Amino acid sequence: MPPKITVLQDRFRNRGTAFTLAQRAELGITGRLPAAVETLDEQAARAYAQLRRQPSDLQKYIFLNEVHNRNQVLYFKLLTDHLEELLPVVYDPTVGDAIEQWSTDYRDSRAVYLSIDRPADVKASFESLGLGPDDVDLVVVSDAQEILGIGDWGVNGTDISIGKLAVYTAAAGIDPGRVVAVNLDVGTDNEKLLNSPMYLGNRHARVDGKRYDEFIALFLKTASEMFPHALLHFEDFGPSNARRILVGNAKKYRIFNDDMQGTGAIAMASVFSALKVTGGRWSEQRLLVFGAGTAGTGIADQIYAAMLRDGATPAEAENNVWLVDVNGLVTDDMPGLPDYQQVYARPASEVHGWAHGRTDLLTTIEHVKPTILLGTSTAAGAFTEDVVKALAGGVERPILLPLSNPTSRIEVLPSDAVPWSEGRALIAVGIPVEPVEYDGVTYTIGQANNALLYPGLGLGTIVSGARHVTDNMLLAAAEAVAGQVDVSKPGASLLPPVANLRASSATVALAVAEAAAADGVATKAHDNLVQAVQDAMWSPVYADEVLSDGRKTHS
Ligand SMILES: NC(=O)c1ccc[n+]([C@@H]2O[C@H](COP(=O)([O-])OP(=O)(O)OC[C@H]3O[C@@H](n4cnc5c(N)ncnc54)[C@H](O)[C@@H]3O)[C@@H](O)[C@H]2O)c1
Ligand SMILES: O=C(O)C[C@H](O)C(=O)O
Ligand SMILES: [Mg+2]
Repeated sequence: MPPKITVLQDRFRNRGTAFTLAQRAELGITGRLPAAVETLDEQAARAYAQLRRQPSDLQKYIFLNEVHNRNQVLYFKLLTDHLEELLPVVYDPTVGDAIEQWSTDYRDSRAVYLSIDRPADVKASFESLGLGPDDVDLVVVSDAQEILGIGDWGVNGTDISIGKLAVYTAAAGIDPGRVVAVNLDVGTDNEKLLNSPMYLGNRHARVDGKRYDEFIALFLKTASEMFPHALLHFEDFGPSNARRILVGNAKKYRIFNDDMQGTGAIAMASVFSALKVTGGRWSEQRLLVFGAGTAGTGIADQIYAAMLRDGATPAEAENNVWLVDVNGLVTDDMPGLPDYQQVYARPASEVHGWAHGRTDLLTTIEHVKPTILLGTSTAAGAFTEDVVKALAGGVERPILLPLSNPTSRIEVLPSDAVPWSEGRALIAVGIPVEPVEYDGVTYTIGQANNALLYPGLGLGTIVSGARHVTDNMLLAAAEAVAGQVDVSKPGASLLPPVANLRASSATVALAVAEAAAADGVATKAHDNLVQAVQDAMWSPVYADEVLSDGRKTHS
C-alpha cells in the first residue's frame, strides 16, 4: 500500500508548518513536518520572499498557483496583503501570458471541464466536486472564444475563470471553498493550438449553431439545478454568443456577463466621476465607441440608458452614439451588420458630405466631436497622436477610455495621451499604469477594469440572494464606485485605487444589495445589511477547526 493521503494534500485544510504539534498528532501527520510551528504571518513572509525571487511575472504566476494548490489560506493571505502588487500577476495582464502558455505549462488545475462532445458528462462533472445545493455561491464560466483582447484560446482559457475567482476572493472576500471555475470546451479555431502536440483541449474547430446553444442550455440548467443559489458569471465569450446568452436567460437564471455588464458599469463609474469634473450632463454626451463588440456595445447600452434616465428620448439618445469598427463608422447601409451594432448604426446619409468618403476614426472624431472616446477594439496604438489631438480639439475636457487589455492591446497609453491632450483628457484604462507627470501636475490614472466592480457586485448579489442581476444593481454598483473618489484636485484619478479594493467592494456590495431589495429580487432579508456584508466576507486566516472528537483547534 502507498503511504496514505493526508491533510497536507488538502488545500482547503492544509496549514503546513502552522499546524501545532497537537494538531499534527490529531490529524495523523506527526513527523511529516519540520519541528518549527509557525504563524501564518511567518509562513507568508517566507512565501513572499520566494515569490520575489521568481525571475518573471509568468514564473510568479506559476509559483502562486502552486501555493494555491497547496494551501489556500496562505495563497489568499499573500494576495490580500499585496493586492496592488499581485493583482497584475494573478490577473490582467499576466493571466493573458499564462493562457497563451497554458497547455505547455500545465501542472494541475482546480477547474471543471465540460466538453461539448460529452454532454452526458456535465452532471457527473459537477457531482465530482462533492458539493451540495447549498455549498456554491458562484460559478465563473468561459468558452474562451474572446479571451481579453487575445482571441480564441480554447481550453487554455480556463485560467480566465480561475483568475476572476481569485479576484473575487481577494477583493470581496467571496469564500474560495464555495466557488467553481468552469471551462466550456466547444473546440477552438486557433490553428496554433490545434496543431500543437501539447494542446490539452478538444482538437476540433469551434462548434456553433444548434449544438452550441443546446450545450449552453444544458450547462445553465444543470448548474442552476445543482447549485440553485449560485451566481453564474459569464466571461470572455464571443460577441454574438455573449449577448444572446445574456438576453435570452437574464430573466430565467441568476446570470451576469462581466464583459458586457461589469465593463459597462465600470465605464459608467468612470464617466460619473468625469462628469463631476466637466459639469456635463449624461443626456448631452456624445459617445464614440471604437471597437463595437461585446464590451463596446455593452458599455454603449449602459450609457444610452443613462441618457434616457437624464431625460433624453430614445431617438435623442441613439443620436448621441457612434460606433466605429473595422470598416469605419457603422452605418445602416452596411450589409450583414451584427444585431448588437444595428441599434446604433448611423443613417448612411450622415456621411455623404464627408471628404473622400472616409469614415475612419479620425474623420469621425473630426465630424462628431465626441465628449467620450471609448476604446474596446484590441487595436493597439489606434489612438494616435492625431486622434487624441483631434479629440482634444473638439471639446475642452474629453473623456478618454482606452479599455483594451492586456497591455499589448491598449489603444493609447496615458503617458502619451496626457501630453497629447495637454493634460485635458480625463483618462481611465483597463490595466494598471504608473501616474503621469505633465506640466507640474501628477495625473493618477484609474484602472477601469471590471475587477473594480464585479467582486462587489457578486458579493452584493450573494448577500441579498438576488434572483437576478438587475440594471439598477449595476447602476448602484457604478455609483458606489464613483462615490469613493474625490475628483476636485487636478490630475485626480477617476476611480478608487486598487489598494483599497476590499473596502471598496464592501461599499459596492452594500449598494447592490440595497438595489436588489428595492427591485424586489432579493430573497434574503437582513436586519443590518452593513454587518451582513462584513460577515459574508471570508478572510485568509486559519479558522478554528473541529477535530474528530468535537474539540476545536486554535491557530
Ligand atoms: N477594461 C475592462 O474591464 C474590459 C472589459 C472587457 C473587455 N475589455 C477589452 O476590450 C477589448 C474588446 O473585448 P471584447 O470582449 O469586446 O471583444 P470583441 O471581439 O467582442 O470586440 C472587439 C471589437 O473590436 C473590433 N475591432 C477589432 N480590430 C479593430 C480595429 N482595428 N479597428 C476597429 N475595430 C476593431 C472587432 O471587429 C470587434 O467588433 C479587449 O481588449 C478586452 O480586453 C476590457
Ligand atoms: O479580464 C480583464 O482584465 C477585464 C475584461 O474582462 C477583459 O476581458 O479584458
Ligand atoms: Mg473579460
